[in-house]
Amino acid sequence: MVAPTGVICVGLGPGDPELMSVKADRLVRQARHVAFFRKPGRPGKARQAVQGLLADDVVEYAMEYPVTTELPVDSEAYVQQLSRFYDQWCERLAELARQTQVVVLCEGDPFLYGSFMHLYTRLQARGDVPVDVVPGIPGMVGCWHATGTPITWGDDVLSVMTGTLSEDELVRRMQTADALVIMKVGRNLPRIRRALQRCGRTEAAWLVENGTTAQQQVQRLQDVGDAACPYFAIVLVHGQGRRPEAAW
Ligand SMILES: C[C@@]1(CC(=O)O)C2=NC(=C\c3[nH]c(c(CCC(=O)O)c3CC(=O)O)Cc3[nH]c(c(CC(=O)O)c3CCC(=O)O)/C=C3\N/C(=C\2)[C@@H](CCC(=O)O)[C@]3(C)CC(=O)O)/[C@H]1CCC(=O)O
Ligand SMILES: C[S@@+](CC[C@H](N)C(=O)[O-])C[C@H]1O[C@@H](n2cnc3c(N)ncnc32)[C@H](O)[C@@H]1O
Repeated sequence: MVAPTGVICVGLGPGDPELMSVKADRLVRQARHVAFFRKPGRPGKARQAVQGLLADDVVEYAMEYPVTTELPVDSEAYVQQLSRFYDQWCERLAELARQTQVVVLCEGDPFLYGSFMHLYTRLQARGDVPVDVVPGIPGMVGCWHATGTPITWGDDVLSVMTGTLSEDELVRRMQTADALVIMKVGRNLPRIRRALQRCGRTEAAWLVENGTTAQQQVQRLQDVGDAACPYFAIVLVHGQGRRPEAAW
């Protein structure tokens, strides 16, 4: 049998290794070369999720972000550094993937705010290496299960937004939805809280940090201060929509 070549990005789910698909589990265990994103000095969430599953002789490629919160995302320096970073890793993975299969690890689902999307579009544009993606359970799904409460009922509209939006934009989006998922929390928590307050939804909000992992924290937002909230956190408001209840 000819050994596979190309780049395959594997969605790992929200963090608990048991929430990985059978396909993801197989690909991770069989991998000879794995690449994953991380912030310098941190282990990387995707890498942590596969601890104990990788072969002893696997070759690892840590793709370390040149910047995360150090520069504004709309600055020229940020855009230049990030696009160079993606270009370089695309080149490196493509070179490797001509001879062997490279498994890229991705937390959650790769197509939901996943870094791999930036490599995917570049690899597709090159067209010289096969590129494939395996879906994963998104982090938000793990987080709403961590609260033990259904997220949508009946006609509820669920809106997914990011805490990087301005306060006014958050308010505008929150006002038109029943159930809310707010991703990319971290240092944006005070702004998210102000927006929820303006919509009268603070009492119903939950904060889930590191959902489904050993570090999971599930708290009502009103019981939490603004200090030191991790980036891997989600604010949730559950829908309260239509459901058949006996009227008598
Ligand atoms: C700049 C900023 C803006 C924004 O989020 O929009 C942003 N990341 C921020 C913070 C941050 N990022 C990370 C940490 C440390 C986490 C930790 O270690 O605890 C922290 C927090 C910190 O540094 O404190 C690491 C990280 N980030 C991504 C992954 C991989 C992945 O998840 O796939 C991992 C590795 C995770 C792991 O596995 O370990 C992915 C993405 N991060 C992006 C942008 C996009 C790519 C860049 C681009 O193309 O612009 C993309 C693809 C999301 C997208 O494009 O939607 C934002 C500032 C928010 C703010 O303003 O507060
Ligand atoms: C760059 S996005 C990646 C999303 C990922 N691809 C997914 O499908 O969930 C990072 C954001 O996902 C959210 N997130 C992902 N997994 C999480 C988890 N297990 N617990 C809490 N938040 C999570 C956080 O809001 C974090 O800021």
